[in-house]
Amino acid sequence: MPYLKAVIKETLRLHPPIPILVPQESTKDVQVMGYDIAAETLVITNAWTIGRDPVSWDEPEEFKLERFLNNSADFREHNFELIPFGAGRRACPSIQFAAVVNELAVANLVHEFDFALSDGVEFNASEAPGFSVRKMFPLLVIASPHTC
Ligand code: HEM
Repeated sequence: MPYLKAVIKETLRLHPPIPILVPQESTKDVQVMGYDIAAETLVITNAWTIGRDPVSWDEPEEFKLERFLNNSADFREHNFELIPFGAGRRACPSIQFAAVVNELAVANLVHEFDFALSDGVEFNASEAPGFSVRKMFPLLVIASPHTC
């Protein structure tokens, strides 16, 4: 289970499904991490860039699930470097549910099938731009029933 959770965290770090979070407006003058934000400022948070910030992440462009194996970083706590579900009062109310459903889906798929790339297909994780992320190039894989 720790391995599966780490795979999902690392995937959501590199590929947050909503890369630019829902815009929010500040209700009063505030200071956040030394930045002054005036009342009624439209605040747009780039979760995609935060997830790849070299200040927070070692080798940020690399898929390294090990970074989450001995690390308690969680989507719900104050780990503001990992915010695929947003953070604070307007964060996704479904964090817990979505995380479990993701784990269930991935666990069942890898339990039941072996996956291989189709002949001549190279894995490419590029994303197409948009409000929600989708793959730039479809991933064609051959799924065969897992035998053991
Ligand atoms: C992997 C799956 C999901 C991801 C990555 C995700 C991500 C997000 C993000 C980034 C936001 C905006 C947070 C912000 O701007 O600060 C959001 C809001 C929201 N999400 Fe999700 N979500 C997921 C699944 C779901 C599911 C399954 C539901 C419902 C069953 C759901 C319901 C909502 C609702 C109602 C809001 C609006 C919350 C508000 O404005 O107060 N999400 N989600």
